[in-house]
Amino acid sequence: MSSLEEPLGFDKLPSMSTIDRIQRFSAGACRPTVDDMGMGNCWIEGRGCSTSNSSDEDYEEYKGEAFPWRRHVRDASDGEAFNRRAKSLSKNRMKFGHVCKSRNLPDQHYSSKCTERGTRGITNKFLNGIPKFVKIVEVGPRDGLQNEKNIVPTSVKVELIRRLVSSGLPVVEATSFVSPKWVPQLADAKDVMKAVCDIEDARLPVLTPNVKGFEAAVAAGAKEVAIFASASESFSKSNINCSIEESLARYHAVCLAAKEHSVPVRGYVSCVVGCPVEGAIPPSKVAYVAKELYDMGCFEISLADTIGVGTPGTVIPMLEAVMAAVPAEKLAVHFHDTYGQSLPNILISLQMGISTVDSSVAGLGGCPYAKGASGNVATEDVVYMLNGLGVKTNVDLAKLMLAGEFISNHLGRQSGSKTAVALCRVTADASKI
Ligand SMILES: CC(C)(COP(=O)([O-])OP(=O)([O-])OC[C@H]1O[C@@H](n2cnc3c(N)ncnc32)[C@H](O)[C@@H]1OP(=O)([O-])[O-])[C@@H](O)C(=O)NCCC(=O)NCCSC(=O)C[C@@](C)(O)CC(=O)[O-]
Repeated sequence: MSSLEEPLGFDKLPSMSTIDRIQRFSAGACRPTVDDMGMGNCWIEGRGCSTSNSSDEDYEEYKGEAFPWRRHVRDASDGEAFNRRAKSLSKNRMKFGHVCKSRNLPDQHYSSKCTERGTRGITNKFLNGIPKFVKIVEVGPRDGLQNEKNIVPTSVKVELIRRLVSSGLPVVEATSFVSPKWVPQLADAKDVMKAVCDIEDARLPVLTPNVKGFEAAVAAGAKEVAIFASASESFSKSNINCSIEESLARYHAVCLAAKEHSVPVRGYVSCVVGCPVEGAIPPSKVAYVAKELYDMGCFEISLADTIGVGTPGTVIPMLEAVMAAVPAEKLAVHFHDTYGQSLPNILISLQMGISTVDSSVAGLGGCPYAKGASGNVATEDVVYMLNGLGVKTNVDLAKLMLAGEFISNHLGRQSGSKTAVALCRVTADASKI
């Protein structure tokens, strides 16, 4: 293990003075006022919002301490059969108490207690702000598959979407209407959309980088779209071939077209904690882009840690800054699990009042334009944690796991979900008894 790969030890945890500086970069000090929003570059650069005279220096120092990864990164069906299997999976696991008897109720055996008295009563102090219901936005068919080298047949994508919807997921991002030269895996967006647009039990948004993509999506039957900006100039350039400001102008046009068609638009901000090229991204910049997307009409803004470098230590100041500009109920979080930090980051986000979480079945994912980014947090792992917290999601974990198994089998690899792997092992052991 090189020194760059070593985890942060206690001695390397941010010192009090660093934490103090983090706070200066967080909403507490950087809280934008309505006036700030009109300050253009001043707001982008975070100037004028620090109480310190040397905020830029402080930020440089903070980056060095809190983002040790920076240099490293730089270097570097059948429906019936499906239901039958889901039932037997649930039944088998219930013997061992792993999967909830009814939806959302994990076993008492493994102490992932979720009763009102168990979790909300006894540990109320810690779980106070956690929402009772979390909306999970499944991004597997889009974010999960877009990076796959071998082209996944359209029929497999369609079957995956159907299975995910039947597990109870309320939103399943289906595909992207982007340039097929840029993302060949999703060149069949039109065919996928045509095959799933009859689905009524879930919303099926698609990514659209410009008006051309928006028009193609609507023509194929899409009823909801998502636009995707970045808080990092470099990532914006490599991902959509334009600057942040140019992308915002494009997205403005998409939002106008969407308004005319009464199509809801979701917004993404990528690189909310770090960028593979630029390193640490200032929370104020993330807040600026999020606010722009919100102001142009996005009903929800998803904050994406594209390369998965965030920890609660960096996610908290970022969320504080964004929440000072956009209401928490309009925000979602989208974590990639490169450093295994997704679940703590999600937990802290819930504690801060966010109730929409993006995730990807079987932990599929990675962005073709973000070197080193690994898969999204696995939906199964998120559901398992939320079940344990007594937070409702309406997702049937057994059915979800079968959807994960279906796509993992197709891709010829083990699921990236720890929950799926663990529960499958227990089921296999159970069947031997
Ligand atoms: C934005 C562009 C199109 C600019 O690409 P460009 O090359 O600058 O665009 P252009 O306008 O010069 O067009 C070039 C060609 O693309 C065509 N074109 C133009 N637009 C479209 C369209 N919508 N659909 C289909 N084709 C399109 C256009 O017609 C032309 O075709 P040609 O004349 O060469 O045959 C390109 O850069 C692109 O498609 N980028 C998308 C890349 C992508 O999908 N990346 C992954 C997204 S994941 C992400 O952003 C992060 C997220 C959301 O998951 C959250 C996170 O984790 O961070």
